[in-house]
Amino acid sequence: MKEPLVEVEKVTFSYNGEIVLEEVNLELFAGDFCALIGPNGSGKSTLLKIIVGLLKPQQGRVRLFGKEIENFHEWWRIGYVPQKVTSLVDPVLPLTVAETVGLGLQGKPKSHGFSKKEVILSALERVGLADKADKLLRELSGGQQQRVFLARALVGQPQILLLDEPTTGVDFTAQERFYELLGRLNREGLTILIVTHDIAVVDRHVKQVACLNRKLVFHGKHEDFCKNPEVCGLIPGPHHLIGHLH
Ligand SMILES: Nc1ncnc2c1ncn2[C@@H]1O[C@H](COP(=O)(O)OP(=O)(O)OP(=O)(O)O)[C@@H](O)[C@H]1O
Repeated sequence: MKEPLVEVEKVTFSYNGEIVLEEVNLELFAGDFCALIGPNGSGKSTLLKIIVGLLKPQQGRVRLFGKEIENFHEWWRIGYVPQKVTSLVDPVLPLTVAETVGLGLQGKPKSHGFSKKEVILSALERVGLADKADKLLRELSGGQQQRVFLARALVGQPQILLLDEPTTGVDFTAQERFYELLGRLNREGLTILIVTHDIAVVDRHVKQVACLNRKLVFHGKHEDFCKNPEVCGLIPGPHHLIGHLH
């Protein structure tokens, strides 16, 4: 039987005694492209932070690549783009695009036969920004900065990519381009879990939907999510208007 790459089992998490995740189970398998959706404050970012080990649940367990998270050390196998990452772009700090991407190599064993510069350029090529390597990060547009942070998450050549609302604040064309890029990466074999509110965009790009509302209320194909008025009603959006295009 296929083993999940990510296994969240009965995870319960609270901030200062207030429960935000309750007995959440979620499995991600190789090749999945799953949107994690849910109302504001339903625990989506918290769940991602638990999966990448930034927060520890009070109850339940997380397994990554078959290992208990406490014994998992190969963090380069998981790329993570946190929420509002572009707002961290320092308007003064003269960090170049290549230097920003290079930060994603920390803790990764050296790639045999390739210099650090080649590895960075290759990640920038994947996101279509190789020509911007020497530019200052702060000089790029919001959409381009998003792609730089995607390159930073990809530079360690992860097998899983976790993204937390990566297209917030960028225009529709840049969003579409970003999702098309994610679709291509997924077809190339990357497993993706993305937190998003862009339901219309989700319709066209992802393979599965997981819906959180403190508990995991749905996990399956998007078309089945739309057939379930109770959970579908949690998410404002044009589900009923847009057909599933896969
Ligand atoms: N560091 C924190 N300390 C205390 N409470 C927090 C903290 N971070 C988040 N919360 C609370 O936990 C709940 C879940 O937050 P979380 O950010 O995981 O939700 P979300 O589904 O990602 O929300 P959104 O869609 O608005 O980004 C919210 O009620 C939030 O206010």
